[in-house]
Amino acid sequence: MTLKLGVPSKGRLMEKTFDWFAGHGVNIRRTGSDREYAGAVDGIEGVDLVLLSAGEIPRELVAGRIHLGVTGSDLVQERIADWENRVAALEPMGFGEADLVIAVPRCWVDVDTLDDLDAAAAAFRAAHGHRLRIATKYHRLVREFLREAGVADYQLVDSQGATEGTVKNLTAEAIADITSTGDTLRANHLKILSDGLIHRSQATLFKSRTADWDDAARASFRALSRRLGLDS
Ligand SMILES: Nc1ncnc2c1ncn2[C@@H]1O[C@H](COP(=O)(O)OP(=O)(O)OP(=O)(O)O)[C@@H](O)[C@H]1O
Ligand SMILES: O=P(O)(O)OC[C@H]1O[C@H](OP(=O)(O)OP(=O)(O)O)[C@H](O)[C@@H]1O
Repeated sequence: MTLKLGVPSKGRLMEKTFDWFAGHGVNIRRTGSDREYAGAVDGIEGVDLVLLSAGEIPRELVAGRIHLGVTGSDLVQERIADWENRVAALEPMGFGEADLVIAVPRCWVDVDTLDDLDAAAAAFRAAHGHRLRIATKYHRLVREFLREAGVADYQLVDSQGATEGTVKNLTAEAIADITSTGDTLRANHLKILSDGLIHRSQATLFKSRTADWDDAARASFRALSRRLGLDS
């Protein structure tokens, strides 16, 4: 079967993904009109380009519908349970960098660390009768991180966007979200806990461990790896 390479077809990671492949000697390109989700890989036999949203690439890797895929490491680790057994991170690509962090209101002068958050959470529950709420779309990563840190007295509330606004809107007391420049956190009067870095993300080339790797797919993968310099 052909080797299927999934790349972001829109959003933050798309252009830099195309540039990264070009910079590594592999020309991938969209075919058809701007609106058509079709693409090609020049010069390597048996490789199909699959254009997808970055958020869907983890699922497609696990389902085995693509052999290789480019997406943020945060999205893979959040969306795939036991991700290391289902995909392999082949190459960090040096763009799409963002930190997943826990942040609290700047005016919480006594809360700078996870231990402080733990104490504040217990006090919050005693005072309000419900658990301190942390808004996020990264449920798996936040739960694992807080469990390892020994913070238990909280609840997650789902926020699929504008997460930093939830504190002002009184739907959460703290947040866990991606930050790159820090502007959105600052504008919303939030500060990152000093030990509140959950994951340092960047665009990464992943390989599916669950796809059907027949001889043809393997041969195309070897050719692509050589061109990309992944063997060295
Ligand atoms: N400032 C930022 N804010 C959010 N994500 C960022 C930022 N900088 C880099 N990223 C990364 O970009 C990736 C998400 O890209 P993007 O928002 O284009 O994809 P998506 O979630 O599939 O969105 P859509 O469904 O709208 O295409 C994530 O891996 C994320 O870590
Ligand atoms: O540190 P900064 O450079 O300010 O970037 C961080 C912001 O960018 C992202 O939001 P996005 O633009 O994807 O919108 P969203 O709120 O809909 O997720 C992210 O969720 C933060 O809100």
